[in-house]
Amino acid sequence: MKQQVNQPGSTPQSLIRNFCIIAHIDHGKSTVADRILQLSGVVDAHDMRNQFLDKMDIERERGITIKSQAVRVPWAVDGTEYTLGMIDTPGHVDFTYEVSRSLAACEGAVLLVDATQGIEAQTLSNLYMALDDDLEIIPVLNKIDLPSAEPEKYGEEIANLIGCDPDDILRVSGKTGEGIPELLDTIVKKIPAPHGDPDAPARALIFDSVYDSYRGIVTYIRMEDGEIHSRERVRQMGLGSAHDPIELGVISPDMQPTQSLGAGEVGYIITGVKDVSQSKVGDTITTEKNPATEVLPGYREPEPMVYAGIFPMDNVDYPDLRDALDKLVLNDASLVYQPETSVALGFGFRCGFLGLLHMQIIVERLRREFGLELITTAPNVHYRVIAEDSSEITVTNPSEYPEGKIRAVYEPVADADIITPKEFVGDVMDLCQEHRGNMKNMEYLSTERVDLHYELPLGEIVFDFFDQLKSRTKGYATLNYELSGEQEADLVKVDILIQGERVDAFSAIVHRDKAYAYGVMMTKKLQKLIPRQLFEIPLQAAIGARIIARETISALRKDVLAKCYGGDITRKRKLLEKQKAGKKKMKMLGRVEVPQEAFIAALSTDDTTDRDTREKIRAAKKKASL
Ligand SMILES: Nc1nc2c(ncn2[C@@H]2O[C@H](COP(=O)(O)OP(=O)(O)OP(=O)(O)O)[C@@H](O)[C@H]2O)c(=O)[nH]1
Repeated sequence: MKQQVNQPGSTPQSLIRNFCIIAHIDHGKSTVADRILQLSGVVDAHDMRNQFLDKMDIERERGITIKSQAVRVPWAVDGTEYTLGMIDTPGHVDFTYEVSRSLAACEGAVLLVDATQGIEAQTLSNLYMALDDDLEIIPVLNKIDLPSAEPEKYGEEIANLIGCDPDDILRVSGKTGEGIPELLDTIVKKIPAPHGDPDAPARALIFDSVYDSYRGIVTYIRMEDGEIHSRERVRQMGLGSAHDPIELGVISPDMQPTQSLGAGEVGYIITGVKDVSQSKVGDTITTEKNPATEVLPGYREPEPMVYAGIFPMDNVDYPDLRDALDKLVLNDASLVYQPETSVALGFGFRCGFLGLLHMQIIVERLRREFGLELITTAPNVHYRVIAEDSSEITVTNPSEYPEGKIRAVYEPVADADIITPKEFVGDVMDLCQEHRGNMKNMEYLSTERVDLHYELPLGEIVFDFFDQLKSRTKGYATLNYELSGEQEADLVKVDILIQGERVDAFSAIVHRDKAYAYGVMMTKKLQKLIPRQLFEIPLQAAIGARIIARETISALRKDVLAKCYGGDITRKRKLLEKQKAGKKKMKMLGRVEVPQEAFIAALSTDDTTDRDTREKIRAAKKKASL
């Protein structure tokens, strides 16, 4: 590993450049970051592995970045060594909040565009976020080694978008390393040095944190003003908590302890504190001895897009689940959660996520990092419901949906940007139409590609819309969306009844047009999933008291209990005990035993469109109209 000349704590701000790499998913951020680490000597060739900064197993397995990673990199220009603070960011729309926090720690952004794909939806959203933060943008075309690369064509697109000269757009290959030294030179030349006051009282922004089971909370900070020394008591200004650091340092590429951190530098602090309520991302750190008076502008709280209940498979794990969420939220400030009780599933949490991928990642992390076995309920968006007496509630859980008459329901709507080759415009419009979309306008990015702006109900976008968009456009279209407001909608709550008993975990709030589909899908799924029992089990879907779908699980054999009619209770019990023996963990819903796996499978979002179900829905729709 290369010895760095500039030492943390004593690097003049004029020699520091903090930047992040932003791009649409898969355009090559992590690969370009790998080459930068290698070329700058931070990682030796034999230690190098792909996606070096993607530290989590889930990131490496899925090939996507979930967490931003900051690393200190030396780079010399004209004989002067500069210190680059590089942050590799995620590309998927669900992790935009992660990107926005990273941007606030930088003065510049490298905007990567895949030279075989051109501008995509998250290229635009990330660019606009960086421009909002007044960052210097360095446009770069990546993957120029590929034979299908069209740097001229896509360079033109980028130039039109950001208003630069096409010749100023750098061309690189993250794979071969071509153009990367020039990119680093440009970063040094174009991105402004940080401009904090090195002599002012210390102020550092917490842009991320993580829980380490041995060392407690690790906080990642970007120093704005002043200096923090190790062994100097620090204070979090927002929370008012004060602690003695046990270690201060920079990451290059691993944690390297240092004596101090100075203005403009990016590093970490470990205080040994294990109480997770003692740290908050977005807060400002100062020193006890010479405290700053004004906090740095933090982050806006993220707004969850989808909600779902998370329950431990075994209710004794509830305290562990709470503990795990408390720790996970340190590393994922966009997760929100509050306790929830379900008749069917027991104690758990209603959690808010930024999208379905985010939800999957959280559940996966809870499983892997905390060894929890979980049941997740079907995700939904939030609704504002006005009852007949004008009282108003925000519903994030179908079980909170008011009974009785409702005056109005409002659903969240989002502004969506869909970028597609022009031959698919018709298909995209059809798809948006089917999802209750409202077209706002359409812009040509070039002669071949179009940016369509739609207003769509959030509940229509967050679930399978993206998959359908991909399949109708042969994978070419890309989507980005953000919450823009709300609209009145014709929504109903569909309940699922098992042997006449409502099972709260299966209730859903859906558009009236889709109520049938949901009812049929759920009863059909449960019919396959719940094992036959000694008696017949009706499975029904209902809106209020009106049954809209029904399936039946026939009795396994003659009802053994029928014989005991009016008879001896101990005999009944014995028969039931016998039936239970050897069975796996079950949940009792009334008299019906439902295996845990049935909940998991019924609530999974994967197979909602299986052909069987669709046919059944079609048939049911023909028979009756809602
Ligand atoms: N041929 C070629 N392939 C590249 C280049 N850069 C990246 N790739 C490939 O493109 C794919 C995506 O690259 P990543 O670096 O993971 O992309 P990313 O932007 O970090 O992805 P997310 O973090 O998930 O948004 C990988 O298969 C890379 O090997 C390049 O310059 N040339």
